[in-house]
Amino acid sequence: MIGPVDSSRVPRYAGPATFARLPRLDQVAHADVAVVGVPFDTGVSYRPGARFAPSAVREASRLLRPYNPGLDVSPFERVQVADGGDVAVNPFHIGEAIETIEQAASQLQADGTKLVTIGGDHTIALPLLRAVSRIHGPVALLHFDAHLDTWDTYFGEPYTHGTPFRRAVEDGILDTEAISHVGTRGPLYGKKDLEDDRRLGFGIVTSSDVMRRGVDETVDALRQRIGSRPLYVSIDIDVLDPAHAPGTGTPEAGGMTSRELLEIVRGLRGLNLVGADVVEVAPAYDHADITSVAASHLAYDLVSLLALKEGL
Ligand SMILES: N=C(N)NCCCC(=O)O
Ligand SMILES: [Zn+2]
Ligand SMILES: [Zn+2]
Repeated sequence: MIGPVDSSRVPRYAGPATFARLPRLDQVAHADVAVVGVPFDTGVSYRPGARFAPSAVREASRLLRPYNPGLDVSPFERVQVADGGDVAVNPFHIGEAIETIEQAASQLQADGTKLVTIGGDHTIALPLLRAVSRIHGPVALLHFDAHLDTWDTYFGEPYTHGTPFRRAVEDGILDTEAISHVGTRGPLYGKKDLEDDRRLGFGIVTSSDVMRRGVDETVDALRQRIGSRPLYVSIDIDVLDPAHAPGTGTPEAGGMTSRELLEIVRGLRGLNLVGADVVEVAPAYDHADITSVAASHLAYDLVSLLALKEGL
Protein backbone atom coordinates (compact mmCIF):
# COMPACT_ATOMS: atom_id res chain seq x y z
CA MET A 1 0.00 0.00 0.00
CA ILE A 2 1.39 3.42 -0.90
CA GLY A 3 0.15 5.99 1.60
CA PRO A 4 0.25 9.77 1.73
CA VAL A 5 3.46 11.77 1.98
CA ASP A 6 4.56 11.74 5.65
CA SER A 7 3.82 15.21 7.00
CA SER A 8 6.32 14.79 9.83
CA ARG A 9 9.11 14.53 7.22
CA VAL A 10 7.93 16.72 4.37
CA PRO A 11 5.99 19.76 5.57
CA ARG A 12 2.41 19.43 4.49
CA TYR A 13 2.47 22.75 2.64
CA ALA A 14 5.38 21.62 0.42
CA GLY A 15 5.12 20.05 -3.00
CA PRO A 16 2.27 19.74 -5.48
CA ALA A 17 -1.16 18.94 -4.04
CA THR A 18 -2.86 15.61 -4.51
CA PHE A 19 -5.90 14.71 -2.41
CA ALA A 20 -4.69 14.13 1.17
CA ARG A 21 -1.11 13.99 -0.23
CA LEU A 22 -1.87 10.56 -1.66
CA PRO A 23 -0.03 9.06 -4.63
CA ARG A 24 -1.34 9.72 -8.12
CA LEU A 25 -3.22 6.92 -9.81
CA ASP A 26 -0.31 6.36 -12.23
CA GLN A 27 2.00 5.77 -9.25
CA VAL A 28 0.10 2.71 -7.98
CA ALA A 29 -0.56 -0.65 -9.62
CA HIS A 30 -4.22 -0.66 -8.63
CA ALA A 31 -6.40 1.67 -6.60
CA ASP A 32 -9.34 0.42 -4.55
CA VAL A 33 -10.57 3.97 -4.20
CA ALA A 34 -9.72 6.96 -6.39
CA VAL A 35 -10.48 10.61 -5.73
CA VAL A 36 -11.13 12.29 -9.07
CA GLY A 37 -11.77 15.90 -10.03
CA VAL A 38 -14.35 17.00 -12.58
CA PRO A 39 -13.69 20.71 -13.16
CA PHE A 40 -16.90 21.56 -15.00
CA ASP A 41 -19.34 24.40 -14.25
CA THR A 42 -21.09 25.09 -17.54
CA GLY A 43 -24.38 23.82 -16.08
CA VAL A 44 -24.90 26.52 -13.46
CA SER A 45 -27.94 28.78 -13.21
CA TYR A 46 -26.34 31.51 -11.08
CA ARG A 47 -22.75 32.06 -9.91
CA PRO A 48 -20.09 30.09 -11.83
CA GLY A 49 -16.76 28.94 -10.43
CA ALA A 50 -17.09 25.28 -9.39
CA ARG A 51 -14.56 24.43 -12.11
CA PHE A 52 -11.92 25.60 -9.66
CA ALA A 53 -13.06 23.27 -6.87
CA PRO A 54 -10.90 20.19 -7.53
CA SER A 55 -7.66 22.12 -7.15
CA ALA A 56 -8.98 24.12 -4.15
CA VAL A 57 -10.19 20.99 -2.36
CA ARG A 58 -6.87 19.25 -2.98
CA GLU A 59 -5.08 22.25 -1.45
CA ALA A 60 -7.45 22.22 1.54
CA SER A 61 -6.88 18.48 2.00
CA ARG A 62 -3.19 18.87 2.87
CA LEU A 63 -4.05 18.92 6.58
CA LEU A 64 -5.97 15.63 6.62
CA ARG A 65 -4.31 13.01 8.81
CA PRO A 66 -4.14 9.25 8.26
CA TYR A 67 -6.37 8.06 11.14
CA ASN A 68 -10.10 8.85 11.11
CA PRO A 69 -11.37 8.63 14.70
CA GLY A 70 -14.97 9.39 13.65
CA LEU A 71 -15.09 6.05 11.83
CA ASP A 72 -12.21 4.33 13.66
CA VAL A 73 -10.30 3.55 10.48
CA SER A 74 -6.98 4.38 8.79
CA PRO A 75 -8.41 4.42 5.29
CA PHE A 76 -5.10 4.68 3.44
CA GLU A 77 -3.67 1.65 5.27
CA ARG A 78 -6.77 -0.44 4.80
CA VAL A 79 -7.07 0.00 1.02
CA GLN A 80 -5.07 1.66 -1.74
CA VAL A 81 -6.39 5.17 -2.26
CA ALA A 82 -5.02 7.37 -5.04
CA ASP A 83 -5.66 10.71 -6.69
CA GLY A 84 -7.01 10.12 -10.18
CA GLY A 85 -6.39 13.67 -11.38
CA ASP A 86 -9.00 15.67 -13.27
CA VAL A 87 -11.25 14.59 -16.10
CA ALA A 88 -10.57 16.91 -19.08
CA VAL A 89 -14.05 18.15 -19.88
CA ASN A 90 -15.19 20.45 -22.71
CA PRO A 91 -16.42 23.66 -21.04
CA PHE A 92 -18.20 24.79 -24.22
CA HIS A 93 -20.47 21.79 -24.82
CA ILE A 94 -22.55 20.29 -22.03
CA GLY A 95 -23.64 17.27 -24.10
CA GLU A 96 -20.07 16.35 -24.93
CA ALA A 97 -18.98 16.99 -21.35
CA ILE A 98 -21.57 14.56 -20.02
CA GLU A 99 -20.36 11.90 -22.45
CA THR A 100 -16.74 12.47 -21.48
CA ILE A 101 -17.50 12.24 -17.76
CA GLU A 102 -19.48 9.01 -18.13
CA GLN A 103 -16.72 7.43 -20.22
CA ALA A 104 -13.95 8.53 -17.86
CA ALA A 105 -15.86 7.30 -14.81
CA SER A 106 -16.56 3.95 -16.50
CA GLN A 107 -12.91 3.53 -17.45
CA LEU A 108 -11.72 4.40 -13.95
CA GLN A 109 -14.16 1.88 -12.44
CA ALA A 110 -13.41 -0.86 -14.96
CA ASP A 111 -11.18 -2.87 -12.62
CA GLY A 112 -13.28 -2.37 -9.52
CA THR A 113 -12.00 1.03 -8.38
CA LYS A 114 -14.59 3.00 -6.41
CA LEU A 115 -14.78 6.76 -7.05
CA VAL A 116 -15.17 9.78 -4.84
CA THR A 117 -15.56 12.65 -7.30
CA ILE A 118 -14.95 16.32 -6.57
CA GLY A 119 -17.07 18.56 -8.83
CA GLY A 120 -17.82 20.62 -10.68
CA ASP A 121 -21.40 21.70 -10.58
CA HIS A 122 -24.22 19.25 -9.94
CA THR A 123 -24.70 18.46 -13.64
CA ILE A 124 -21.89 15.93 -13.28
CA ALA A 125 -23.92 13.68 -10.97
CA LEU A 126 -25.94 12.43 -13.96
CA PRO A 127 -23.05 10.93 -15.96
CA LEU A 128 -21.48 9.65 -12.73
CA LEU A 129 -24.74 7.85 -11.86
CA ARG A 130 -24.97 6.50 -15.40
CA ALA A 131 -21.49 5.03 -15.07
CA VAL A 132 -22.09 3.54 -11.62
CA SER A 133 -25.46 2.04 -12.60
CA ARG A 134 -23.85 0.26 -15.56
CA ILE A 135 -21.96 -1.77 -12.97
CA HIS A 136 -24.50 -2.12 -10.17
CA GLY A 137 -27.85 -1.60 -11.88
CA PRO A 138 -30.26 1.00 -10.48
CA VAL A 139 -28.80 2.46 -7.29
CA ALA A 140 -30.24 3.97 -4.12
CA LEU A 141 -29.47 7.67 -3.88
CA LEU A 142 -28.80 9.90 -0.91
CA HIS A 143 -28.78 13.44 -2.18
CA PHE A 144 -27.61 16.11 0.27
CA ASP A 145 -28.57 19.52 -1.08
CA ALA A 146 -30.44 22.73 -0.35
CA HIS A 147 -32.12 22.15 -3.72
CA LEU A 148 -34.24 19.41 -5.22
CA ASP A 149 -32.34 19.35 -8.54
CA THR A 150 -35.32 17.54 -10.07
CA TRP A 151 -36.47 20.48 -12.15
CA ASP A 152 -37.22 19.77 -15.81
CA THR A 153 -35.36 22.35 -17.91
CA TYR A 154 -33.71 25.76 -17.66
CA PHE A 155 -34.08 28.00 -20.74
CA GLY A 156 -35.30 24.84 -22.46
CA GLU A 157 -32.10 22.95 -21.64
CA PRO A 158 -32.40 19.49 -20.08
CA TYR A 159 -28.81 19.13 -18.81
CA THR A 160 -28.10 21.66 -16.06
CA HIS A 161 -27.15 21.62 -12.40
CA GLY A 162 -30.83 21.96 -11.43
CA THR A 163 -32.00 18.90 -13.39
CA PRO A 164 -29.68 15.87 -12.96
CA PHE A 165 -31.94 13.78 -10.74
CA ARG A 166 -35.05 14.11 -12.91
CA ARG A 167 -32.95 12.92 -15.86
CA ALA A 168 -31.61 10.07 -13.73
CA VAL A 169 -35.12 8.86 -12.82
CA GLU A 170 -36.17 9.14 -16.48
CA ASP A 171 -33.10 7.05 -17.38
CA GLY A 172 -34.19 4.30 -14.98
CA ILE A 173 -30.77 4.31 -13.29
CA LEU A 174 -32.09 4.98 -9.77
CA ASP A 175 -33.83 2.50 -7.49
CA THR A 176 -36.85 4.70 -6.84
CA GLU A 177 -37.75 2.72 -3.71
CA ALA A 178 -34.76 4.36 -2.01
CA ILE A 179 -34.05 7.88 -3.22
CA SER A 180 -33.98 10.77 -0.77
CA HIS A 181 -33.06 14.40 -0.61
CA VAL A 182 -31.60 15.58 2.68
CA GLY A 183 -31.24 19.22 3.75
CA THR A 184 -33.59 20.89 1.27
CA ARG A 185 -34.85 24.35 2.07
CA GLY A 186 -35.46 27.75 0.53
CA PRO A 187 -37.94 29.17 -1.95
CA LEU A 188 -39.20 27.09 -4.88
CA TYR A 189 -40.80 28.08 -8.20
CA GLY A 190 -44.12 26.67 -7.00
CA LYS A 191 -45.77 23.91 -4.98
CA LYS A 192 -45.69 21.81 -8.15
CA ASP A 193 -41.92 21.38 -7.72
CA LEU A 194 -42.63 19.27 -4.63
CA GLU A 195 -45.48 17.37 -6.29
CA ASP A 196 -43.28 16.55 -9.31
CA ASP A 197 -40.47 15.49 -7.02
CA ARG A 198 -42.75 13.16 -5.04
CA ARG A 199 -44.12 11.70 -8.26
CA LEU A 200 -40.56 10.87 -9.34
CA GLY A 201 -40.27 8.85 -6.11
CA PHE A 202 -38.14 11.05 -3.87
CA GLY A 203 -38.47 11.22 -0.13
CA ILE A 204 -37.46 14.46 1.56
CA VAL A 205 -35.77 15.16 4.86
CA THR A 206 -35.69 18.94 4.96
CA SER A 207 -33.06 21.01 6.71
CA SER A 208 -35.68 21.83 9.38
CA ASP A 209 -36.47 18.11 9.80
CA VAL A 210 -32.80 17.44 10.53
CA MET A 211 -32.81 20.23 13.11
CA ARG A 212 -36.00 18.98 14.82
CA ARG A 213 -35.25 15.23 14.70
CA GLY A 214 -31.53 15.40 15.23
CA VAL A 215 -28.76 13.40 13.58
CA ASP A 216 -29.50 9.94 15.03
CA GLU A 217 -33.18 9.81 14.11
CA THR A 218 -32.35 11.16 10.66
CA VAL A 219 -29.71 8.50 10.12
CA ASP A 220 -32.02 5.71 11.35
CA ALA A 221 -34.76 6.69 8.90
CA LEU A 222 -32.33 6.95 5.97
CA ARG A 223 -30.66 3.62 6.75
CA GLN A 224 -34.02 1.86 6.90
CA ARG A 225 -35.01 3.15 3.48
CA ILE A 226 -31.68 2.20 1.90
CA GLY A 227 -31.22 -1.27 3.39
CA SER A 228 -28.61 -3.32 1.55
CA ARG A 229 -29.11 -1.68 -1.84
CA PRO A 230 -26.07 -0.33 -3.72
CA LEU A 231 -25.92 3.29 -2.59
CA TYR A 232 -24.63 6.42 -4.31
CA VAL A 233 -24.14 9.55 -2.20
CA SER A 234 -24.18 12.98 -3.83
CA ILE A 235 -23.27 15.93 -1.62
CA ASP A 236 -23.96 19.43 -2.88
CA ILE A 237 -21.93 21.58 -0.52
CA ASP A 238 -24.77 24.13 -0.45
CA VAL A 239 -26.61 21.70 1.84
CA LEU A 240 -24.49 23.41 4.48
CA ASP A 241 -25.55 26.78 5.80
CA PRO A 242 -23.79 29.63 3.99
CA ALA A 243 -22.00 30.26 7.30
CA HIS A 244 -20.39 26.81 6.88
CA ALA A 245 -20.04 26.93 3.11
CA PRO A 246 -20.02 30.45 1.71
CA GLY A 247 -18.07 29.35 -1.36
CA THR A 248 -20.88 28.06 -3.53
CA GLY A 249 -22.96 29.26 -6.45
CA THR A 250 -26.57 29.12 -5.19
CA PRO A 251 -26.46 29.67 -1.41
CA GLU A 252 -29.64 29.35 0.70
CA ALA A 253 -30.03 30.42 4.33
CA GLY A 254 -30.98 27.94 7.05
CA GLY A 255 -28.73 24.97 6.33
CA MET A 256 -26.97 22.31 8.35
CA THR A 257 -23.71 22.75 10.16
CA SER A 258 -20.68 20.89 8.85
CA ARG A 259 -20.68 18.93 12.15
CA GLU A 260 -24.23 17.68 11.53
CA LEU A 261 -23.48 16.71 7.95
CA LEU A 262 -20.26 14.89 8.85
CA GLU A 263 -22.14 12.98 11.56
CA ILE A 264 -24.91 11.96 9.15
CA VAL A 265 -22.32 10.79 6.62
CA ARG A 266 -20.53 8.76 9.31
CA GLY A 267 -23.91 7.26 10.18
CA LEU A 268 -23.86 5.55 6.76
CA ARG A 269 -21.20 3.14 7.98
CA GLY A 270 -21.92 -0.46 6.96
CA LEU A 271 -24.18 0.46 4.03
CA ASN A 272 -23.36 -0.76 0.53
CA LEU A 273 -21.74 2.47 -0.72
CA VAL A 274 -20.61 2.21 -4.35
CA GLY A 275 -19.65 5.79 -5.18
CA ALA A 276 -19.98 9.41 -4.13
CA ASP A 277 -19.45 12.99 -5.17
CA VAL A 278 -18.97 16.35 -3.51
CA VAL A 279 -20.06 19.16 -5.81
CA GLU A 280 -20.76 22.89 -6.08
CA VAL A 281 -17.74 24.24 -4.21
CA ALA A 282 -16.98 27.60 -5.84
CA PRO A 283 -13.69 28.81 -4.33
CA ALA A 284 -13.93 32.41 -5.57
CA TYR A 285 -16.76 33.10 -3.07
CA ASP A 286 -15.05 31.28 -0.23
CA HIS A 287 -13.43 32.84 2.83
CA ALA A 288 -10.42 31.33 4.60
CA ASP A 289 -11.08 28.06 2.73
CA ILE A 290 -14.12 27.32 4.95
CA THR A 291 -15.96 25.60 2.11
CA SER A 292 -12.98 23.75 0.66
CA VAL A 293 -12.00 22.47 4.10
CA ALA A 294 -15.56 21.18 4.67
CA ALA A 295 -15.51 19.52 1.25
CA SER A 296 -12.12 17.91 1.89
CA HIS A 297 -13.34 16.45 5.20
CA LEU A 298 -16.52 15.14 3.60
CA ALA A 299 -14.48 13.49 0.85
CA TYR A 300 -12.19 12.00 3.52
CA ASP A 301 -15.16 10.49 5.37
CA LEU A 302 -16.60 9.14 2.10
CA VAL A 303 -13.21 7.57 1.29
CA SER A 304 -13.17 6.15 4.83
CA LEU A 305 -16.63 4.59 4.37
CA LEU A 306 -15.45 2.98 1.13
CA ALA A 307 -12.24 1.79 2.80
CA LEU A 308 -14.24 0.17 5.61
CA LYS A 309 -16.39 -1.61 3.04
CA GLU A 310 -13.70 -2.59 0.56
CA GLY A 311 -10.97 -3.43 3.05
CA LEU A 312 -9.98 -6.82 4.48
N1 LIG B 1 -27.61 22.38 -7.81
C1 LIG B 1 -27.53 23.55 -7.30
N2 LIG B 1 -26.56 23.90 -6.51
N3 LIG B 1 -28.42 24.51 -7.56
C2 LIG B 1 -29.59 24.34 -8.36
C3 LIG B 1 -30.31 25.65 -8.37
C4 LIG B 1 -31.18 25.76 -9.55
C5 LIG B 1 -31.88 27.10 -9.65
O1 LIG B 1 -31.24 28.08 -9.96
O2 LIG B 1 -33.09 27.12 -9.43
ZN1 LIG C 1 -27.37 20.51 -6.32
ZN1 LIG D 1 -27.75 22.94 -4.31
